[in-house]
Amino acid sequence: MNDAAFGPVPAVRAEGAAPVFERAAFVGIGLINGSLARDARRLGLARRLVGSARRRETLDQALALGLVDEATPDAAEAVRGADLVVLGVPVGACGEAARAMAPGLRPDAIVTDVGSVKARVLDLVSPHLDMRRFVPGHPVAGAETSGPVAAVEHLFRDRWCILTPRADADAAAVERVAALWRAVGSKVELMDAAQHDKVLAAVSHLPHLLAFNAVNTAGEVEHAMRGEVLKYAAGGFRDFTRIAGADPAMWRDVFLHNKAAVLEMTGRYAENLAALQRAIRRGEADALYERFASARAIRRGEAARPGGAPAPGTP
Ligand SMILES: NC(=O)c1ccc[n+]([C@@H]2O[C@H](COP(=O)([O-])OP(=O)(O)OC[C@H]3O[C@@H](n4cnc5c(N)ncnc54)[C@H](O)[C@@H]3O)[C@@H](O)[C@H]2O)c1
Ligand SMILES: O=C(O)C(=O)C[C@]1(C(=O)O)C=C[C@@H](O)C=C1
Repeated sequence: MNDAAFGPVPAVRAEGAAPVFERAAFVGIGLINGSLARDARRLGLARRLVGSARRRETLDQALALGLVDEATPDAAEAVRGADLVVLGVPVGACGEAARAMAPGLRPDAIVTDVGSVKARVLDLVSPHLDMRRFVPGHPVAGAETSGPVAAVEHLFRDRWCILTPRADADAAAVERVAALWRAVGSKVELMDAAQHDKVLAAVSHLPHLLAFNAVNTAGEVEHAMRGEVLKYAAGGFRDFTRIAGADPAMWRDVFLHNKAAVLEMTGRYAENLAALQRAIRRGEADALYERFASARAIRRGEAARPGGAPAPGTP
């Protein structure tokens, strides 16, 4: 895959020392927070790591895997004394998690999150946190796996991490969170939350919706034909639908909390699909060829996008 075809604008990698936090608390300790905790330990970015999750089994796994030094189901207890708090729960649970941890928060603690949607997370946590010290974040990296057992080192290396702080955010807090992500190898970009949600609706949320729907459609066909269908799925179906193996609760929350942007992208997609259907019905070979050739050129980073934006690297 040519990743250059999909990057937005180039990020400037600022120089500077990696931050060291005294006590980093991870509220929610699954794939993303667990992977960040692994890198934080490996790189010495935090002297003590603490995890919080609702279920004892999750906490025991996080401890057994060495992701954290301490684990507790009490979010306020987990964040007590922490100078860095990272929220890593499904986006719909961010408000409740912020409310639960607030009584234990140090007034000077920096709080960030890793949620896949940004505008709604800001709304959900704002009644509970000092928003000057809340730096919303989204590492654009992941997998279809989940839970502490899925946590891996280097997940964020050479990936984007988008931060969407409000205008009144403390600049030093933003820089410290940016430095944390740079330390784990990410390219950091600042973006407006609404813009983030539109961009990710196009390149992450829409593809997941299509993958879930493609798998369900094939499953329905299998049922209707009363015969085996899915066992014949080869590389194309498997590549296209890998992400349909992702956690349904996480993705339910993404779609519920990025409604407007996702509906805009599904609308655009439906228009393009209708044009393809028409071309197929009418046997318009040239129209089909042009659309497929355009997609291939964009995918390979060789062409200007529809709408005029040049591919990265194009003079
Ligand atoms: N999976 C990805 O590829 C990916 C990538 C980037 C960002 N994200 C975002 O990161 C966040 C965490 O995702 P993940 O993939 O690490 O998930 P995960 O399922 O691996 O971990 C989620 C954690 O949140 C806890 N949790 C789940 N539901 C909860 C609830 N209702 N209340 C409190 N805690 C709850 C779980 O116990 C677990 O500790 C999500 O907001 C997701 O949108 C995910
Ligand atoms: O690689 C994958 O499996 C992912 O789905 C990662 C992925 C994505 O690329 O859409 C999923 C959700 C995120 O918020 C960020 C990254």
